[in-house]
Amino acid sequence: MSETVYLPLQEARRRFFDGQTLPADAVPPAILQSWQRCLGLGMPAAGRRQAERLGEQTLRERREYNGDWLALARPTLDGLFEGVVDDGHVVIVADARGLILDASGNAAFLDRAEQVALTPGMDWSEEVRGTNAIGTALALGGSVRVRGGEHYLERNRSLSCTARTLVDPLGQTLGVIDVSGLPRRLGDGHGQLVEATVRLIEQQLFGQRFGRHDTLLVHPDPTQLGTPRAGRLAFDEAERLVAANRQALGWLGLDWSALQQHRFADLFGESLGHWRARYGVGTILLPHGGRLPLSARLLPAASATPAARPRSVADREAVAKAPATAAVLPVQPQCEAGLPDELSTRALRLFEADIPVLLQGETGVGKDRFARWLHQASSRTRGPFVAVNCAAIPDGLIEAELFGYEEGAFTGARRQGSRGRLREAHGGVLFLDEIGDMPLALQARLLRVLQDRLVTPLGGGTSHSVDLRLICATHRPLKRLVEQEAFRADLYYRLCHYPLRLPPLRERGDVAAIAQQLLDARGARSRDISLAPALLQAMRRYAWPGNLRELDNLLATLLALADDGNTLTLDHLPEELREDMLRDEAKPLDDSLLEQALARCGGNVSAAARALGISRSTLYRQRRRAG
Ligand SMILES: Nc1ncnc2c1ncn2[C@@H]1O[C@H](COP(=O)(O)OP(=O)(O)OP(=O)(O)O)[C@@H](O)[C@H]1O
Repeated sequence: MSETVYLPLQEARRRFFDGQTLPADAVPPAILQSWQRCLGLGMPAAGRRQAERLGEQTLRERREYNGDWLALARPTLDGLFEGVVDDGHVVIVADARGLILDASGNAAFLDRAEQVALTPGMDWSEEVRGTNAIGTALALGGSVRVRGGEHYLERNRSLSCTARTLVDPLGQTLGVIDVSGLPRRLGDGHGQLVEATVRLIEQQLFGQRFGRHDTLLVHPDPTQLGTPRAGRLAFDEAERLVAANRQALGWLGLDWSALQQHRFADLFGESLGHWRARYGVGTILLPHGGRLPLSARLLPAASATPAARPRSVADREAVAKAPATAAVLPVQPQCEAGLPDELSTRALRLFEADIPVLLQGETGVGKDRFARWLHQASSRTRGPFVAVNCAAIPDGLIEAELFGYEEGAFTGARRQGSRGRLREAHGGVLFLDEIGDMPLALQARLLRVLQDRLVTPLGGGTSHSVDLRLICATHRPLKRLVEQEAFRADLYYRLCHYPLRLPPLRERGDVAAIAQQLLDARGARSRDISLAPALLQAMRRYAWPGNLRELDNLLATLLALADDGNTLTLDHLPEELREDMLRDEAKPLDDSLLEQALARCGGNVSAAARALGISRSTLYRQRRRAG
């Protein structure tokens, strides 16, 4: 697609300020309309008037006022910073009125930015600075790029900037994210980077504020449903639309006034309960609404809120009867931080189809937590969740623990006998952790239970039928154990329909964002405690052998030792860990890790670099080195 050719800028400016009518395509329409607004305000283009810088105290107050979203956005903004700093650009964050809260980036350009007052504490609203990316993005309520002489004020001609507003799930504009640099250096790629950053932060805000609501994801391309590009629509328990993002509203032809006005059925022709019963978490082509063919998928609420699951018995029965794979299209993994949506979706789908779920992954990746989440997000949430750690119970007792026993079955048995864990899980979920450590003899009994759904207690007596769903977890390579005859092949094939691998932390892309979430969950924000960029950088490169457990424990310790208002740096770490982290920082990344990240991000170098927590130039360098 060829770009529109505009008049040479100086000529267009001259004609505009001479009061001549410009040809329709003289300058981009958004710029021309902004010039007209500024002229309407009586603003002189060559004026020298400088707006006042806010005092430190007031600036601090404005940062505090915006503190919630700033803290959430920080790790993502750090990623943007790394993506542009090498090209000589700065990342600017402004509030909803155009006041610059933060500027970070290339030192040489920061000096130049200082000369034109593109610095914290300065007001860059359109009324004060004329046409500029920050103020004009706010005036338009979207994205804009303003290059060189497109700036209304002559003195800003040395800048080129691209900006996008950041909007919360209720439609309130929170602020603006901007990348600025020298006119000839700023390209389309920078605009795309800003857009991607804003989308990611908006997705995080959505998750933080409406993660406990059922959310419908929509996108014309089903492979994008798990990504920040997806449209999002959240519904409350009365199935009323309570939150959305700009993408979803645009595709459905709605605006922010739709919130609280529409119910799920008004938009999609059937109730959310029916939708859930028919499609579960499958991807379908939307039967209603929108101007484009849209694919949609339900993202169940993140925790056991009533909205997360079928509410009535009828709903639940409908779920049970519904084919598990109604009109299901494949869903691609998402590229950025956290567990891929795909993993949760697959697990839930297997679970609801009564297929045993096998979770594999290194110690501390969160297998236990994931199993509990699965129970809570599923139709079995009202049933019990019974966890048994096969490695923690002595061999001689595990059989009794699982199968129960009749009164007096063995020495030491309780007088009244025991129902056993399998029967306790009736109607709910049995979670067998460390299944790779289950004794061989017991494996045969477990297999029989899975086939016959009958439990016979130790010491004989009546068999009891059980209805349970099974989730197993192990950090051991089960397949290899089968080859070594340490695990029964028949049980392996019964359990291992589709093993789900929870990735180690070092492969999970944005360790910094995960660390921030864990910190927030531990109340760091209310104590004004944050992580310094250098510490985040070191965390991204560290191998985290203990995975989430190691990270979470470290953060808990650091928080316990910190004073309110502290910024945590490498100096706060225990010495040994600090040394390990710094050593890892100097190490080049594994080649296969580079290639995997690039493949996951469709060859997009910037996205892969962000996912790995390194700059683009480092990624290029390491690829060259790898040959
Ligand atoms: N989603 C999460 N949010 C916050 N913390 C988490 C999360 N997942 C794991 N953790 C942290 O990691 C710890 C270990 O998690 P979990 O027990 O689920 O891991 P695991 O893979 O089952 O480990 P193991 O194989 O050693 O049993 C948790 O106690 C918690 O501190």
